[in-house]
Amino acid sequence: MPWTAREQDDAGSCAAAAPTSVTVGSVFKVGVFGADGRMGSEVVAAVQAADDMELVAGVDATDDREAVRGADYVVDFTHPDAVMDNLEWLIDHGIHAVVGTSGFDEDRLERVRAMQAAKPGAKVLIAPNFGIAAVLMMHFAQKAAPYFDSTEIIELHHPNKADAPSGTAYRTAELISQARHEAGTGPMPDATTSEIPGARGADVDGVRVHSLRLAGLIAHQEIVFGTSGESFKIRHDSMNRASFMPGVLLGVRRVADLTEPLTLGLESLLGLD
Ligand SMILES: NC(=O)C1=CN([C@@H]2O[C@H](COP(=O)(O)OP(=O)(O)OC[C@H]3O[C@@H](n4cnc5c(N)ncnc54)[C@H](OP(=O)(O)O)[C@@H]3O)[C@@H](O)[C@H]2O)C=CC1
Ligand SMILES: O=C(O)C1=N[C@H](C(=O)O)C[C@H](O)C1
Repeated sequence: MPWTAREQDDAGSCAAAAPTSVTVGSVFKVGVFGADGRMGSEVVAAVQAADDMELVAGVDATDDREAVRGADYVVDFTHPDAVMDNLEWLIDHGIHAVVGTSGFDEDRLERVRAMQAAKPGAKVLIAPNFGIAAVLMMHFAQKAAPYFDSTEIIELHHPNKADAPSGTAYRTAELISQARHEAGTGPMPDATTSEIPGARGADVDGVRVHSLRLAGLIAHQEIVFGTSGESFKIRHDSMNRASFMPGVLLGVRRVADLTEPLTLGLESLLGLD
């Protein structure tokens, strides 16, 4: 069932969603796609708890998207198979989108840019990871990459995750590959000539990514760098899904003012690029 502002009022338990300390004009009117999911339900709670935000509606797979029509912003945590259609609808309706759903490669990003060119107005922020420490992990990995002969990524997630490798690992690999390319670093040494398929992980832009799915985990990633006589590891752990919420709310607050129609990652919002 979709959550609506009216239902919150009726329930009488979500006073934070109807802020009294700010003028109506400065309230961020937010909708949530994937509202019944693990992330979406956290976003619903975070929006309701934010003094400067009002939850217009939460929409899940079987609900009508029209419920978010009154929103200026929609946060999408759905499924890689659903998110492109959701984005098309949001862009068409001039609603800014803050997207956490994974599955974005260059082809998809190009399609989003094309949608925005055809119907300018709505800004789109797609962040492979809204954890502030996770963004720092990716940033530091990019900085370290040119100094090492070898870099591999191990991502570890809960077993209910639909996609592999994770969006974070995919983006980290892209950033590492880009940094190595810009620095003129050669290919990574690897003498493997005999292999059971998958044993060396997935090749993402020349970076090997190994995906573990383990009960009890949330979201974790380790980047292992190696060079002669030294190795270096960067590790990030998300202990709960609330950890993503400061980044999501930052995205909502800033997306409309972003310079480009489409922004990938939280880096520019954190002054990291
Ligand atoms: N960027 C980041 O920081 C993070 C990104 N993620 C990503 O977010 C996505 C969601 O993860 P998670 O919350 O764990 O997944 P869940 O499966 O728990 O939640 C997804 C929800 O979206 C619903 N849904 C599916 N299609 C639609 C649609 N068209 N419209 C509205 N709702 C829909 C699903 O319904 P149903 O189950 O009925 O299909 C489900 O309730 C994944 O891609 C994940 O990788 C996750 C954590 C952090
Ligand atoms: O599905 C998840 O849980 C997560 N998905 C994102 C990803 O694919 O990178 C972000 C985080 O790793 C949690």
